[in-house]
Amino acid sequence: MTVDSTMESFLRELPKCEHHVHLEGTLEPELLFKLASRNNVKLPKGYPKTVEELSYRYEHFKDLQDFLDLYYVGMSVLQKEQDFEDLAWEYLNRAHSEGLEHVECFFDPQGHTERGIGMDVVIHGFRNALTRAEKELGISTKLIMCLLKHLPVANSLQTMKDFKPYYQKGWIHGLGLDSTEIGNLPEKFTECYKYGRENYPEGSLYTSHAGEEGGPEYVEQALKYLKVSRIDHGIHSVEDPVIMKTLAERDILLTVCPLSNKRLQVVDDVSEEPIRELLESGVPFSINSDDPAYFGGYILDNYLAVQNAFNLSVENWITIARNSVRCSVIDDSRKKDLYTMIDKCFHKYEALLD
Ligand code: HPA
Ligand SMILES: [Zn+2]
Repeated sequence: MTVDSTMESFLRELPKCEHHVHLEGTLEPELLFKLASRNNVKLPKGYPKTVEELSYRYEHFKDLQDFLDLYYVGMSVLQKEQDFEDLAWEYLNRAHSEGLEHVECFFDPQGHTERGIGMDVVIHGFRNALTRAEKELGISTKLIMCLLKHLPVANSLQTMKDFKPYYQKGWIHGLGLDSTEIGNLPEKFTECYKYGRENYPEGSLYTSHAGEEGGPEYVEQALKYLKVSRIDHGIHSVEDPVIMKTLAERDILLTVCPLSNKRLQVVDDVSEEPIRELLESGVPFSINSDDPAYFGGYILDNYLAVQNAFNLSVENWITIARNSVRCSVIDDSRKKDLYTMIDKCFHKYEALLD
């Protein structure tokens, strides 16, 4: 089914909140090779040599690990504050042109500090772009630090301590957990999340990737041990009615990433995403791009892919958009502005899309 032009215009104009985008995952092949040459970074033997070759490789991931292996090499070209700023600014501009009004974006500090890149270089670079986007594009932004599941817990605990000053300055607003899921059950990070709650500012967001490749037990552990108020991906929650009931009762947002799941073969097709189950169960979810440079689509492409697969009604989309606002880490006045923008978009299109 193709999306008709009026619905496409509606979906482009619909104010969007993105809760699941890794800033390092927005590194387009063109910029990657530009930074590799600017910073004189030698990419490993066997790594694709051209934009075309790299793009082709991005279209053929076997699974999450196959992607991650390339993702960590890709971020090695990020060396200077300007590199981190250029990366984030390119994403923010492009997503804003697709209707982004609020973003809570991830970054993987250990992917940089492990390479000897200073914490200030990373944080100042990203912050320069985020504050510029707030001023020039009028969007609201939050920054979420992700711990890497495949590294020793001690490494993550040290990272929590090292980055505490940035939380205290209000420059980082939440804690997440990403990278290799299978074999790294959330319970492993209980102490890290406990440290956050004891040392980070009140109101910090706690989330975790879970239920992407892993089953509902990964979601259950993230809720039980990490006490998260959000789940990243979480699509396998639908296999467990008890978890679904908990998510709905506690209004826990799932940050669903359809094109990511397809590209990483978590699903064979976007039509396998549990969109209807989530709408019917009352579990709030947003639609996100995850690593758009790697997965063939930014936020609007993900909205269109869902529309193409499910032919949702305008009312369905308004529910998704309003849930995305309600579950965002923003103050009530910003939420009110975004609800007003969504209502205006709805009234403009409701008659056209009956
Ligand atoms: N899952 C796990 N780790 C990641 C992802 C993801 O979707 N994106 C970047 N790192
Ligand atoms: Zn992710």
